[in-house]
Amino acid sequence: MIIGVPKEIKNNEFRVGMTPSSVLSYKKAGHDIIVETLAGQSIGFTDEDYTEAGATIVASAAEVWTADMVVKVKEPLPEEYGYFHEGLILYTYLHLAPEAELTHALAHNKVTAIAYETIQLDNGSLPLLTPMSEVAGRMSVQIGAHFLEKAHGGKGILLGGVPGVEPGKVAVIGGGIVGANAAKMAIGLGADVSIVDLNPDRLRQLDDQFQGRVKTIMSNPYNIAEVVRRADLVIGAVLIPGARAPRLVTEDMVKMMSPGSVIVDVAIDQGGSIETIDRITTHDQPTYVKHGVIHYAVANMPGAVARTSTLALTNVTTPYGLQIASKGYVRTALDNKAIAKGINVVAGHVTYQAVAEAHGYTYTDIYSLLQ
Ligand SMILES: NC(=O)C1=CN([C@@H]2O[C@H](COP(=O)(O)OP(=O)(O)OC[C@H]3O[C@@H](n4cnc5c(N)ncnc54)[C@H](O)[C@@H]3O)[C@@H](O)[C@H]2O)C=CC1
Ligand SMILES: CC(=O)C(=O)O
Repeated sequence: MIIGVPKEIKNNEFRVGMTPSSVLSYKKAGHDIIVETLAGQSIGFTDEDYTEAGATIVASAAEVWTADMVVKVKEPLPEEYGYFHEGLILYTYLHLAPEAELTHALAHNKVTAIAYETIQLDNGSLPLLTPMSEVAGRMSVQIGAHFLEKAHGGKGILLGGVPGVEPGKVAVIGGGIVGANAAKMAIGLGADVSIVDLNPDRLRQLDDQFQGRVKTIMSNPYNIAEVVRRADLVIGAVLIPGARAPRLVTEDMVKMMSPGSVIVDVAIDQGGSIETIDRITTHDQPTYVKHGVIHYAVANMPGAVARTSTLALTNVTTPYGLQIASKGYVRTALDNKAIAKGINVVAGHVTYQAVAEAHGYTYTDIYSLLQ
């Protein structure tokens, strides 16, 4: 199979879908890899590194997208939709629930769209989302701490406090991978940390994991309002796999926060979990202020630490990608239920229920198309 790796074009997105080491693995499995020139240059993977690993470097994105399978990081942007072609396997983050136009373009062009974030193991975990959630969770606290400084518009709070002065309060809404990693960093800084989740077993795990150094709180509107009102930093970290994020923090709750507080909505890639988040922001212009509160809503946070993130991402995407490339998506999906859950769109059908519901498509069970 010919597999293409384009240069990412999202704002400040320096990650790349394959490292030279991944190229080597695909080559050994008998595939031909074409990489757009300079795709990994800014994070230390030169065209020569890719060539030595066995890839062919091409000058344009258009050439890369003629491949049988494209391995990317971020969802395609509208300027890339024109490259879609029937039968193309697109293997990348897609986050289709808030992306009607992209869903339509994939279905209309009969692309087989395999979303990293919905590949799901039997235990419910999301192995291709986990590493980027670890990165974004850890980043969310350093970003929050930065914007709490006066010079960056914040209220002038040091999250760790100092002897004689109480620490800052961090409220994490959603205690999964992002939430636990945010809590780890916030505790490390000495902040007063609360985590809200809907799943009592998850709250028990977090209580054990952090040995009483976090307050675990059951998710309901009353508790969320209380924890948000008191917080200096709110981190949005909920997820219902594949679906649009629930807007748990309402505008009225945000109005109750004190001026100069900060919200980092990591869940923005699934549409956002805070009612006052009305736009996706970029690394170039990461924040805006509403009701006196600084809002941060960057949908590709790991792109800022692109070398760490690319290595962590390709560690997990390469083994699954190799199965898809070597067996084809039909055989792979029949053999591997986790990968079948990653197929969101195929042959014009929307095969992920939450995505179909979000955009008014008829849901088609993937297995009905594979028999
Ligand atoms: N902005 C960015 O650059 C990035 C965003 N993300 C996003 O962060 C979000 C969180 O990802 P993960 O932590 O990996 O997901 P996860 O599945 O590990 O955790 C989500 C948690 O939310 C909880 N939850 C669901 N509904 C809830 C409710 N009503 N109230 C309270 N908690 C609720 C679940 O019980 C679960 O513990 C996702 O949207 C993911 O795509 C991840 C990486 C980068
Ligand atoms: C999860 C995701 O969309 C990202 O890492 O950018």
